[in-house]
Amino acid sequence: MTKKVLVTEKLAQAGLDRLAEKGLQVDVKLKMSTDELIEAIPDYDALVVRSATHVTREVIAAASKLRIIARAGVGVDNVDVEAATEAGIIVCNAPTSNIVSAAEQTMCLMLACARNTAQANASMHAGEWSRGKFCGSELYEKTLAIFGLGRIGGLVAERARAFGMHLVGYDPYCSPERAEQLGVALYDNMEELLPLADFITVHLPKTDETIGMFGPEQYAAMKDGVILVNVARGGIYNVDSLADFLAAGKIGAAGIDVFEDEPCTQSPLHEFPNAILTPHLGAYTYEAQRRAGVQIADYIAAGLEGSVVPTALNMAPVPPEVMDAVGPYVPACQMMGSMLAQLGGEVPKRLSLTASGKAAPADATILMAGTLQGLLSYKNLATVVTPVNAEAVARRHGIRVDTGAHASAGAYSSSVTVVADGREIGCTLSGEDQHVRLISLLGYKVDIAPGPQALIFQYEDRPGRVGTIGSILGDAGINITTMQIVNDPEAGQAIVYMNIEGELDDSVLAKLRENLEDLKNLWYVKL
Ligand SMILES: NC(=O)C1=CN([C@@H]2O[C@H](COP(=O)(O)OP(=O)(O)OC[C@H]3O[C@@H](n4cnc5c(N)ncnc54)[C@H](O)[C@@H]3O)[C@@H](O)[C@H]2O)C=CC1
Ligand SMILES: O=C(O)C(=O)COP(=O)(O)O
Repeated sequence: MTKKVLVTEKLAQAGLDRLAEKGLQVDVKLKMSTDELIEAIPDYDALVVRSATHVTREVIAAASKLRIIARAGVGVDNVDVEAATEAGIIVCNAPTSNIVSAAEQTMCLMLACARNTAQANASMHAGEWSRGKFCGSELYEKTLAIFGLGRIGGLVAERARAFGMHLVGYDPYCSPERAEQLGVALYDNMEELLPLADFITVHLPKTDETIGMFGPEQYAAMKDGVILVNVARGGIYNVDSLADFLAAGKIGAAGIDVFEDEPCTQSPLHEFPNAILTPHLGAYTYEAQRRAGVQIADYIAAGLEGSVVPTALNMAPVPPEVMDAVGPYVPACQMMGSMLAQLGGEVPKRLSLTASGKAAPADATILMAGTLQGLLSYKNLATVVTPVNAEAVARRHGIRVDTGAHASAGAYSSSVTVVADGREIGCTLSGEDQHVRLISLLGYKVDIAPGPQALIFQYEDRPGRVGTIGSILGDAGINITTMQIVNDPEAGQAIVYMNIEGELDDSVLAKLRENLEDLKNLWYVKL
């Protein structure tokens, strides 16, 4: 069935085209309220947002089909990533799509603040020719403090260096090597660098730590006439006290692109001509919009195919070559999970998975997720298990999971074995079409392609038993399509795996149980 993508904010046409090229149905519904989104979301497999859509826990709870939330940009503070992870939904972004634009907007605001560009423009439009009151200052040889030396902070550093600025920075997670490479003198303590800076710019994510990071105490510690810029997130500067410090002249000017509540048409800053305000334009360039749109379209298609999403924020990255080796095993693991659920009865306390041969270097989380999906969905316990929430789902159901790897798969090029509370199933993939073959079952070596219905017998090995089974099934109109008998002479036991066709009811199973002496187990498995 065609997968459906909901786009709730303006996305570049190139991105919409790419989604359509991928065979996805795209619905663009702008300016939805949260209630409208909650109502619409159950229909969709993927959701594309920017900064204005609040993807709350309630939205995620209603998103029964959703597999991926793609943020066409950088910041994901408007998405409840924790709730998405619990629900097994991938959250990804386009982390490099708009960083040059954001860095350029930062330079633009720094320059506009330093040279009174916006005020001079307003004065010209008012019919004036006034020069004296707009005398500005240069960036050259001034000190710029950069808070957050990640992607955008780094690009701002490069650009500011070209203007001949001295750079100081604060970012506890930035290595001294990176700071040195950027030409930034790194400080451990933000209080120390506040009095040094003529310009301050923040390139921080919105977190509990960064919101309100700058308030009256920090403003008071700054140089007189300092220029502040924020192209990161509203709230990092406390705006009420920023207005007070602007009014007092302590802060010379502020260039602000982002606001705590957006859209923002009123704020304490609006009355100050030296507060240069832009409506969240950091990423708003044709180039950045195009990149963000096209990148997330590719990630969505990959996520919906169960392939690698390189920028997924809530799952470990899987290199494409690893995905090639393990991807085809995912349905096989789902099948083994379902079979284990049918062989076992209770939800297992322990589930171990071993990937061998070519499948060994893989991140087995994908395979474990497939196994859990098969196991739990057979028991109607969870319908969505993905690498994103596999661990959490296992924990919730009291299943201890572990994964291992063997360099060699013996006679096969690769194999995967799963053991649930001591019951074991192994499979390999064979031929060009990568068909699943069972290669071990409950400790017996087998070699059979599992069909949609099977009977599995475990009994004391004795002549004549297959004849009994054959005649009971024949009388009931059940056709045996393939069969394999494997015995264990030492234990005197045998296992019989038969793929069957036809409707098997309980009376036939009862008859088989009655007529087969020393029957240890009989399972009717549907895959
Ligand atoms: N105005 C706009 O249109 C745009 C705004 N943004 C915002 O810019 C932010 C930064 O983007 P990137 O540089 O790409 O992110 P990034 O993740 O590459 O860099 C963030 C840096 O902040 C540092 N950091 C985190 N917490 C910190 C703390 N408490 N104190 C000091 N440093 C801390 C990290 O170590 C990291 O180096 C985004 O989170 C987003 O909110 C991004 C793009 C466009
Ligand atoms: O990418 C980001 O973090 C931004 O802030 C850009 O936001 P936008 O996509 O323009 O709503």
